[in-house]
Amino acid sequence: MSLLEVTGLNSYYGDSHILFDIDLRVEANEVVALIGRNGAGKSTTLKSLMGMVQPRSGEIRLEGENVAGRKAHVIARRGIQLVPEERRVFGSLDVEENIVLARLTASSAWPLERIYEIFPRLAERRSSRGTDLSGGEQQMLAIARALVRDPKIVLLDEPFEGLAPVIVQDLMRVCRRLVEEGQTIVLVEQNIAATLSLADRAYVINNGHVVHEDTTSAIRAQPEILRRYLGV
Ligand SMILES: Nc1ncnc2c1ncn2[C@@H]1O[C@H](COP(=O)(O)OP(=O)(O)OP(=O)(O)O)[C@@H](O)[C@H]1O
Repeated sequence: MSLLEVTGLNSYYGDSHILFDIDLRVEANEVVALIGRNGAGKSTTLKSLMGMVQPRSGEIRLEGENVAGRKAHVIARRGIQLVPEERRVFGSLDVEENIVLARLTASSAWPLERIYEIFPRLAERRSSRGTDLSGGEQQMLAIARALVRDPKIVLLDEPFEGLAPVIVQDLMRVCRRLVEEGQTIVLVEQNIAATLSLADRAYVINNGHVVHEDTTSAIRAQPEILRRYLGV
């Protein structure tokens, strides 16, 4: 049994059919990427897994249990955490308050020290308000808020967007370390080099359909796939 197994997922915004019979699976401790052009449906897939978009049909099995149709907070407590593209942090609260708040309603949680060991920068900034953080620090905090809830799967939506290369390198190191420690990650990221380097497998999504699925090493060896579906 896979950690996450999605079959026949269809999602809509109002009358617009966005995701068409999406099938995908994620094994424990894997990094799985969703790649595709802008508007292909990657974020909608993540939001559907999280219950922030209610799928019209299909199954989302987390450790065998179908969570499709459950509310986002229920799915979060079952062990999926989404770090959305907008990196939501509370600007008026300091770093530590942000993390403690995320931890409050978790069914299982990390000690704060584990977060600070992974993100030493957040330890240094623990008393700074969310609004006073740099973009990179806000992204670290958004990821920290997800991790502190001890998720079985973290969904990262464009985690490197708009960040300086040196910060991207930092965050990639963090992701690698998390995987060494057993974390499972689903990654949506426009930085294709970073994606192929971090992920074990990838699903190519085009116009709401999964059009290709392979290991990232196989995809790297077939540049025509990237040209065809990503224009790179
Ligand atoms: N809240 C919404 N209401 C209506 N349509 C939406 C909404 N959010 C996204 N869409 C549409 O759904 C389709 C898929 O968008 P989605 O954000 O999932 O794509 P994506 O692959 O994540 O691309 P991007 O990198 O641009 O976010 C697009 O056509 C988009 O315009």
